[in-house]
Amino acid sequence: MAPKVYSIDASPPCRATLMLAKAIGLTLDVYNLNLLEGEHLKPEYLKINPQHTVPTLDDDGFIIWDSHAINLYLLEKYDQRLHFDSGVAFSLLLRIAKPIRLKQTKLIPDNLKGEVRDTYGFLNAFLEGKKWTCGDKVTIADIHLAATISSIQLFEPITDSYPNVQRWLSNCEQQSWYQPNLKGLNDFNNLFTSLINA
Ligand SMILES: N[C@@H](CCC(=O)N[C@@H](CS)C(=O)NCC(=O)O)C(=O)O
Repeated sequence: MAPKVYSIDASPPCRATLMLAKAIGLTLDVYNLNLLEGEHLKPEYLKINPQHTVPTLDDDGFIIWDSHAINLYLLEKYDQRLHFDSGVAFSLLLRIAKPIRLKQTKLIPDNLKGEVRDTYGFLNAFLEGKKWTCGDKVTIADIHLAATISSIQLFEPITDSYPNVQRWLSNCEQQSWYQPNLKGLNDFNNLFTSLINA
């Protein structure tokens, strides 16, 4: 569900929030309040924002106002997708690939395969109703995750249980920015296939 923003087009702070959302590719459900008719002073609105200012954001029940606070919140939340690559997906890839590269094992432990499936599950949820991981525009998070996920699938396939991940990866593969991934991914697949089968 898209976060809802109570807004007034003419308001500069509202416009700052609308621009920030656009810049990070986030679709907002914009509800235009009628300031002149005092809609912002009605009890329903005062209940969510006693300060009765716009913009106010309702992100699935989490209420926050002041455009600066909203914009920081949105940035941090959507920045999460990038940290998901560095902190979860790529670190998991390293935990699988490094012992194989160091010839310490040829096996992918079941618990790590399970973690890969969990990672696909999280990504699948992030991608629900969205073309890219942060919304309708590609971001740096998609690029990092494309490099990681295209590689980690060698160790655990992306099954039909993760249709959003399958669709997203095939979308990535059709982008011109994906081209530099191709040769290296092929090298990665050849290297680890030969180490596992040696
Ligand atoms: N610092 C706040 C300022 C918000 C603000 O003052 N918005 C005005 C519209 S530009 C407003 O809501 N006025 C109605 C009121 O305060 O009752 C922010 O950045 O969100």
